[in-house]
Order: sequence, then structure tokens, then C-alpha cells
Amino acid sequence: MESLVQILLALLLSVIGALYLLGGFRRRRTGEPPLEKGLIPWLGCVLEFRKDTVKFLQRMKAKHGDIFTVQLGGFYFTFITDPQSFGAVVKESRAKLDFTNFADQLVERVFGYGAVEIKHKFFKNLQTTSTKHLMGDGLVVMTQAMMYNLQNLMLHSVGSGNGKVWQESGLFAYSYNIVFRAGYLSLFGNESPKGTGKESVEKAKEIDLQHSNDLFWEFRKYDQLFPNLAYGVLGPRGKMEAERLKRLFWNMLSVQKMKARDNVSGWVSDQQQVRAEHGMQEFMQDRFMFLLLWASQGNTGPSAFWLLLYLMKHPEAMSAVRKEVEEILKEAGQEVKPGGPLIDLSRDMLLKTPILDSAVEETLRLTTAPLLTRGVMEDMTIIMANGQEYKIREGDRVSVFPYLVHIDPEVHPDPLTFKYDRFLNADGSRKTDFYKDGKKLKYYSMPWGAGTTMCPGRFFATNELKQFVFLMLSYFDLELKNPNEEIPSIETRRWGFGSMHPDRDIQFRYRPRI
Ligand code: HEM
Repeated sequence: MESLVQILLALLLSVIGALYLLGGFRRRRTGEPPLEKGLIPWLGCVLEFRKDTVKFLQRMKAKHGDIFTVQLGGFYFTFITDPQSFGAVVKESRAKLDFTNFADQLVERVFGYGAVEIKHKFFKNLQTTSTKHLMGDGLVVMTQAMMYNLQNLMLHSVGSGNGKVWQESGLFAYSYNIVFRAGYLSLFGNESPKGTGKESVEKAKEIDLQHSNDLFWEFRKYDQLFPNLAYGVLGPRGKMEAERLKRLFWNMLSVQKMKARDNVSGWVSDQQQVRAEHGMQEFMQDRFMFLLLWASQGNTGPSAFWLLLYLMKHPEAMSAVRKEVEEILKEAGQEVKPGGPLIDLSRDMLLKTPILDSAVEETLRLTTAPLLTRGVMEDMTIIMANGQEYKIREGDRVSVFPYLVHIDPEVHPDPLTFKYDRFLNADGSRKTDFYKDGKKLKYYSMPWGAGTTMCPGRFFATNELKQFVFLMLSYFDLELKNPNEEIPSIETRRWGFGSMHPDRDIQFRYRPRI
């Protein structure tokens, strides 16, 4: 009898323990934001959140206001939706709100990279290396490399001697492919020719074309698995495929292979060198290369697609950008003519494109949706812009999803329409005045995130997008196969992962202009 009581007691304790672990006992305390635990223990609201993050957060905002806490897969996330209050998150010290713990777990799961013990040193290194190689003078060098690789790829794709023959392709597949491969070759270097003769150089170019294309298609397979992998909900077959792909990338991008390549960018080689100097094992450095590939190539290709598509669907935008491109070429004394030299598009020329800049900013507003998350390191208070204070618990997470501001009609009137000049003032300068509740906003569009983790590749990425459009418009006539086809919708399962993908591709045609 006594042992039965003991068993029942143990059972009761386990149930209570499990309920505790599943968050069953959590109650909103005085001073805390409204709490939404969802109906399913532990999972909370994660299914609805993942199905369509935008719809879910809009529903929560309508129900609770500008701040609320939601249970998602065992964690409690406090969302702040008032853009005036974003500074309270992105500017908070790392002693209170830290991104590394959260990011490290994700990076370990997704890339197998786990060199956390010296992470702060490496993080600083990422920032200094990016400032040196992806901004200022470094960007002049990267622009040249990108120019060379983009033209090789674009002009190769129409072949030689075909005359003005139309080629047909999916616009997403084409844009992502070209921008990914050019970006990859510019950052990770080119095949080293085996000799000095013209033939060896041509052979090396051929290898670059083939290798970068193979890499792209493998990357796309990983890309498809990525959202479920990041949320830890891949099925067994998906897991096996993700493992296979990871190993393939570690191998294809290995430090040994990189050392045999020419023109490896300082951004890649400096970061590898710092890790080697700190004694990181080579297999871990190989994994880091994959992380760099992902960060640098996962977003720009999809954004290039949206930009070109919006221009093709909005003739007034296309003609304004085309006019700007033609004027810049003319001013630089360049012309695209049969048998003539290739375009030499410099960083300086790319600084004189206010209309294209606005079109890029507008594209990113409509199609970039990162979820910015910080781990709460100690019990703390968040002070909202209206002075209201909320207590947040250690171990929780705090998130900002700026896309809700991107599509807020008060901030950006008619928010779902592409307006190429939305970010232009009448005098041609960049427009930065956007308002909510009569107050000027600092955070009106955040495709690059904000604060210390703000995308360090943003200037290079913007340049890539501009180079891509500049060259496409200069070298090719372009048209949609069916000009009346609607712009595809956004694939909702990728909300939170940066540049969004379309839910289907759209066919287009291109042919050399001369
Ligand atoms: C349209 C293209 C791009 C978009 C929309 C984009 C967006 C972002 C966003 C939203 C983040 C996270 C920011 C945060 O958590 O606060 C990020 C991080 C990062 N991006 Fe980009 N990015 C783009 C292109 C690039 C390129 C071309 C590079 C490098 C050449 C790059 C390198 C990185 C790196 C290394 C990080 C991690 C920063 C860290 O951990 O602190 N990105 N990017």
C-alpha cells in the first residue's frame, strides 16, 4: 500500500513537473505585458505564428496593443510593435538584451558551427572586416570584382553569335542564379588558371561557370529546407538531406580549396585567418565558410528578382530608372555597341542614382521581413516611447518584426503598392521623413535590422542590386512572357528570414539589345 502511494506521488510530481516545464503555470504578473499562452502546452501559438507570422502578429496587436508576450515552442517572446519604441530593444546594452545566445543556438543547428567560446572576439572581427572590405575603399574593389563576374555570367548566358534571339527563363531562377554566382565568385574567389596562356584563362572561366552553377543548385535545395531546419521541425528525410548538403558545402568551400583560388576577397580571407590564428580547428573553419556563404548569398538574389519584377510591372518606374542609367553611362563616356568594350561601372557611378536607390529601398520595404530577436539576460524593465513601463523576465526573448511598420498605411500610404519614388524628395534627395501619430520615425524601414547586429553587408548588397539592374537594362531588352500576369504572392513560411521568396516563379524573356 505504502509503495502504491509513493508511485502515485511520484506520478503526480512528474505531471506537475512536466506542466511546469511546458509553461502551464506561467501567469501574467503585475507590470508584465499581456500574455498569450496559446491552447497547446509548450508549443503555445507556434503553429499559427509559423503559418503566417504577419497575420498572427497583426491579430495580437489588434487584441493587446503595442507590446505582448507570446509562448512559442517553449519560449516566451515579448513582441514590441510600436516603431517609436524599437530603440528600447535595438539600443539596449548586451548585458540586458543579448543576441549571441539565441543566434549561437541557431547557427549550431543550421550550420554545425559552434565556436562559441571566443565569440565576442569573432563578432568584433566580423564588424571590423566588414567595415574594411564591404564599405568605403573596400567597396570600390568589391564593385570591380562583382562587375567582372556579373558580366561574365550574364553575357555567357546569351552565348556568342546568337544575334538578337530571345531567351526564356523563370525570372526568380534567373535573377537568383546570376546574383548568387557573381556574389559568390566575388567574395570566395575565382578558379586559378593552370598556365599563363589564353587557353588556360578560358578554361578557368569555364570551371568557374560550372562550379558556381553546381553550388547554386545545391544551395537552393538547402534554401528550401531552411525554414523548417531553423525551427527544428524537419522530418527524418529532410534531416538526412540537410546533413548531406551541409557536408557537401563544408567540402566545396573548404579552407584548403579556398587557398588554391585567386581573387579571394579580404572579407573572407581575413576572417578565416583570424580564426586560424586563434587555433580554431580547420574543420570548424570550413563550417564557418558555409555560414559566410549563407549570410552573403541568401538574400541578395531574391531581392534582385523583386526589384527587376517591380520595374517590369511598372512602366513609369522602368522608364525613370532606364533614363537615369542611360544618362550615367553617357556622362561617363560609355556606350553599349556591337564589338565595343564591356561597361565599366564604377562605385562612383553607382553613387549618382537617386531614382534607382529609391526603387531599391521600396523593393526592400515590400519584400524584406527579418525577425530581430534578443535573449533577456536579467530581469529588466522596458520603457515604451509613451512612458509606459513593462517588466520582462530573465530567460525570455524580446522581438521586433519591422515588416508590420513596412506595411503600416499610416507610415507608408497605400503600403502594398510599389511606388518607385516613395523614398525620393521633390529635389531628388533621399526621403527620410516618415511619420506615425504625428511624430517623425527613426525606424520606418528596417530591411537590414538595426543596432549592433545590423547587416554588415548592406552597402555591398545595395551595390550588387544596382549593378544587376544597371547591366540588365543596358545589355538586354526584357519583357514578361505574359505582361498581364499578376505579381506572385510572398511565400508565407519564410516570414522572419530576411528577403522573402515568391510563392511561384514568373516567366520572362530577354535578348541582347545590340
Ligand atoms: C538584400 C540583401 C541582404 C539583406 C536584406 C540582408 C539582411 C540582413 C539582416 C536582416 C541581418 C540580421 C540583422 C539583425 O539580426 O539585426 C543580416 C545579417 C548579416 N548579413 Fe546581411 N543582408 C543582405 C545581404 C548581405 C550580404 C551581401 C552580406 C555579405 C557580403 C551580408 C552579411 C551579413 C552578415 C555577416 C550578417 C550577420 C551579422 C551578425 O551576426 O552580426 N548580408 N543581414
